[in-house]
Amino acid sequence: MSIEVSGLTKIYGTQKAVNDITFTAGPGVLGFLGPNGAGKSTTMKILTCFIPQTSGTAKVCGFDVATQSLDVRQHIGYLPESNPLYTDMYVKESLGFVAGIHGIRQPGKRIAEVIEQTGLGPEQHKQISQLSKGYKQRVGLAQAILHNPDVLILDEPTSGLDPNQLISIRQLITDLGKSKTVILSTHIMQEVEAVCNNVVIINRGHLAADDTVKGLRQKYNNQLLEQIFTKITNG
Ligand SMILES: Nc1ncnc2c1ncn2[C@@H]1O[C@H](COP(=O)(O)OP(=O)(O)OP(=O)(O)O)[C@@H](O)[C@H]1O
Repeated sequence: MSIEVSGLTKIYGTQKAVNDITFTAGPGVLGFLGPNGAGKSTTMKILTCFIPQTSGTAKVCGFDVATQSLDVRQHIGYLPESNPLYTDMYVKESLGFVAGIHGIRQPGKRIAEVIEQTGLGPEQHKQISQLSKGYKQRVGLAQAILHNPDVLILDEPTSGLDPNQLISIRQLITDLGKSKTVILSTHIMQEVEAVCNNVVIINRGHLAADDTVKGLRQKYNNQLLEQIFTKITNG
């Protein structure tokens, strides 16, 4: 399994934001769901070595996030919720900058590939500050996949996109999930139905469900995922 999380716990001050979570993920798209404040971003930040856990373990491609963070970073791509970008850089310049951080050989060739893959072609000569929100998301995604990681962590990558952009970014995520392990945090249940093979639901820091989309629907008499989510997280 590309991701192995066991007994993961994060305490901020007196608050248990993540409470003894255990799950695994392999190639495909895993919907990482939960109400606001459930602990999704915190878990994602631990998986990407941005913050340390309080206890428990998390491994990415067999590497421990606490003790082998350089190896983890080589195997993981992360699009944080806020998609922080250097907006005064030009698209290609920003990708060149990230390629330099990863020490990518022949960066020009790889940058051209990810520009093609993320549909940035028409906007590739613009400054990031001039891009629409959807194209900024594409730049964030392009940066996350530039070093061709096996695992991608995408924290609400489609929030605020128009319906056309939604469809194309979802298609891109689906394509990426064919060869990579993608953890996708989203509040849009239609997106989960459209894109995800498996779902993990976190509620108030606890693991509340870990199943295939199909399995979850079967368990709840084929109700809509939205209704199932409400039941699980209000129960
Ligand atoms: N740096 C921090 N210091 C203190 N508490 C924090 C910190 N970061 C997050 N929290 C708290 O931890 C809990 C989980 O937050 P987290 O951001 O992981 O939730 P989330 O599931 O990603 O929520 P959302 O869907 O709103 O993005 C929240 O109650 C939040 O206020």
